[in-house]
Amino acid sequence: MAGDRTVAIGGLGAIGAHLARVLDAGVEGLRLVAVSARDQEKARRSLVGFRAPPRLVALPELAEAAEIVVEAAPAAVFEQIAEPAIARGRIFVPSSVGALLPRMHLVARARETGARIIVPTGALLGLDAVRAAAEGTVASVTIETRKPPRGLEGAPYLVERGVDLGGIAAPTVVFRGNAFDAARGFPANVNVAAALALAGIGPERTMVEIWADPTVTRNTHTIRVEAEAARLTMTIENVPSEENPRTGKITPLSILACLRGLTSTLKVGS
Ligand SMILES: NC(=O)C1=CN([C@@H]2O[C@H](COP(=O)(O)OP(=O)(O)OC[C@H]3O[C@@H](n4cnc5c(N)ncnc54)[C@H](O)[C@@H]3O)[C@@H](O)[C@H]2O)C=CC1
Ligand SMILES: O=C([O-])CC(=O)C(=O)O
Repeated sequence: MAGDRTVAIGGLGAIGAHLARVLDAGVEGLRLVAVSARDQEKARRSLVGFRAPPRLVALPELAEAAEIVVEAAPAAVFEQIAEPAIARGRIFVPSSVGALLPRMHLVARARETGARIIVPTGALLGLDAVRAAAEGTVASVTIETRKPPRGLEGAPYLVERGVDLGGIAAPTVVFRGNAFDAARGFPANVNVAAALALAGIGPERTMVEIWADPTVTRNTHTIRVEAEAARLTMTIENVPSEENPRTGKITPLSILACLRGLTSTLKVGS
């Protein structure tokens, strides 16, 4: 409809394809106009049956096509989506939040261009309470992530150390450190830790523990915050998506909720 805010999505995988389908089915105030994918043939198949098929464009062109640019691609191509979107003053919604941590200059650039960077809660929970707590004094923020070992396979931190998760029979800690190093070592796994760090006390002070845990079937994140105003302990157990076991099914739903919040008259949560 006239007056709708236009949306473009970079990446048509577990997050992007789901989001594209829901937007095409109709979400008040939002209209999907462009998508980008690596495999054009597969993308055309994903778009079969769409009421209003979006244009298939290259990553840097997403920013020309729409007011809201959602990044839902591997961290390796983050800049190709983020930089043009921010340069054009768009609303940029990243999924690969870990890729934002070493690129905080993009926030400074957004200040100059009038762009906004809106980080969705994604596969995590409770960022409203963490943000509220961080308006006061926070002593510590930690996140413990447990995933079935196959969900961690291929992480650069493990590959560099020759760690093979194949034979793991009991829950095993594979990483302890801050959110900055976690995002570098596990770019496809700890976007949640990056979002938590940005909501709270920053990537250097946010502490992360990652477990390869053969006893869990869900990607499980527990955050603990010790603040002057409150103590928070919260756990989310995410059902892995069929397309990509690293990605919880709740992630595209969270991004959709975030997009609705950009246009809705009634908005709940800070
Ligand atoms: N913020 C959060 O809470 C979460 C973030 N993520 C992150 O979101 C991102 C996307 O996740 P998924 O959808 O599960 O990944 P996915 O691997 O299922 O899909 C990524 C898509 O990007 C496309 N792509 C790759 N290179 C491209 C290129 N050069 N041009 C256009 N398209 C390209 C691929 O074809 C694929 O369809 C990942 O970085 C992932 O780590 C995942 C889960 C939770
Ligand atoms: O739990 C999930 O769905 C994904 C995850 O850990 C992340 O990307 O940070």
